[in-house]
Amino acid sequence: MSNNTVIKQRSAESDTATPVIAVRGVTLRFGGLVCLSDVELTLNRGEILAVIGPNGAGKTSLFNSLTGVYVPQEGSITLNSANGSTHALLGQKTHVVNKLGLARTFQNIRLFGALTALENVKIAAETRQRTGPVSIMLGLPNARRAERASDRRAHNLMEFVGLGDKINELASSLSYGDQRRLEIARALATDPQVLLLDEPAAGTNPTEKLELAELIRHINAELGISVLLIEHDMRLVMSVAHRVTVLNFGKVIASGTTAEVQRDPAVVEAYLGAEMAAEMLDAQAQEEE
Ligand SMILES: Nc1ncnc2c1ncn2[C@@H]1O[C@H](COP(=O)(O)OP(=O)(O)OP(=O)(O)O)[C@@H](O)[C@H]1O
Repeated sequence: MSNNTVIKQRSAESDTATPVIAVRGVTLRFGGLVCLSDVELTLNRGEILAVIGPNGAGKTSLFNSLTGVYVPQEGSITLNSANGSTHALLGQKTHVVNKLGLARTFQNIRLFGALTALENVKIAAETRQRTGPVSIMLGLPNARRAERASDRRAHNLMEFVGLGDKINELASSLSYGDQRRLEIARALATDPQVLLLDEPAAGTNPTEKLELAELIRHINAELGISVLLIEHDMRLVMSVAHRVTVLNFGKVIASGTTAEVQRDPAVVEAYLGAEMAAEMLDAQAQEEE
């Protein structure tokens, strides 16, 4: 069976004009601290949207609000599924959000270090099995079929992210860049419509960053998965994002294409500063070469 059969493709369903995630008027407070203030954000189906902003701007809190870790006091978060159904995500439990089609990676890698790379992915793939615990315990044919399907799916995903030769290595023994890829494979194993990547390039070297950019583009183009990307590395943002939303002190201060955002005076003055603006221009110049 080819990778394409096991790793479900959604590219045919991609439609950049349809919101897959709509965040409307979201406000999140911790006591007196307003962490997100009236945030509006739209991720269109088939799109890669980067969320950038300085440290403490609220980027991870936004991801936590999308995935049910935090429950904002105001606003709404809606998932428009590929099958036409609509789901209110705000206040849903994290496993429910995942089942509905959102998967994420974390800023601080969270793998099972004592398990092999393949086992990490298989565990995630098994969350999509419909086989009950009794069938599994009794080793019934449907349980064995499901087990084989998870195994195949995990193998294919390991190949897809470029870790096909590392399936039996302990997750903790992999390089930082490989651990980041493994986290992505694990998220993909839950068959998401939307992938949330929280600083996937953190701690990686320049070669790994280039490979990561390519992987993100493949996930988007080949699997048809919409991607929300938090990233500080402007070169990576410029090379993969279709649009960018900028957060500063919990507020959206700009949204648009990478070219629009880097020209936006609010971004340049209030957030980027001359140094960051130069970095973005430099990244774009390199992209154009
Ligand atoms: N559980 C919490 N309790 C209290 N304050 C919190 C909590 N989570 C986040 N915050 C605060 O919310 C603000 C935004 O934090 P957040 O981690 O979302 O920012 P960020 O943009 O992801 O930053 P970084 O780029 O450094 O990861 C910070 O002031 C942070 O201290």
